[in-house]
Amino acid sequence: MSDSLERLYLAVLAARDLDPATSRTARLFQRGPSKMAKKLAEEAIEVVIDAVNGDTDAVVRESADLLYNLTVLWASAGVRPEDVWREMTRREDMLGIAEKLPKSTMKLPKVASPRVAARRPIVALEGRSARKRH
Ligand SMILES: N=c1c2ncn([C@@H]3O[C@H](COP(=O)(O)OP(=O)(O)OP(=O)(O)O)[C@@H](O)[C@H]3O)c2ncn1[C@@H]1O[C@H](COP(=O)(O)O)[C@@H](O)[C@H]1O
Repeated sequence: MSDSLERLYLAVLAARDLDPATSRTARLFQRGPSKMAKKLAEEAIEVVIDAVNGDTDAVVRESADLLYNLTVLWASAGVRPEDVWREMTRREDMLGIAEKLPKSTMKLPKVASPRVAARRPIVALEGRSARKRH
């Protein structure tokens, strides 16, 4: 999936300077971050509504629109896909792929040392938000 998003991101960058009359992306850049943010929020709501209605096909379609509008906003904000992948990897290394474990008073594991070959053990979800805030 990250390959698709990276290809889309490059296509969005390439379309930024096209004619807004024929390119939606160029038009979004012309109208600026607030319009991009509005479109992204609209798409997120459309995904939510379709999911609540159980319309799986619509969720797929609207998710593609959501990801498109997200990459446009990334480009406008100077965020690259690899910046996001790096943050996701940092969290995975630190927190592991958390599962909903029974509430426990387990001690929070120390913050991960730099990326290691073995992934960190699964940790309690309730500890994740505390650690993310630090
Ligand atoms: N991946 C997309 C892509 N996904 C969704 N969309 C557009 O985003 C819209 C999102 O749905 P909406 O219902 O919000 O749009 P709408 O119903 O037309 O309503 P408005 O947004 O006009 O108000 C879709 O109608 C598509 O036109 C996209 N437009 C462009 N791309 C890609 O972006 C690149 C640049 O394309 P251009 O913008 O056409 O130059 C190309 O690689 C394209 O494939």
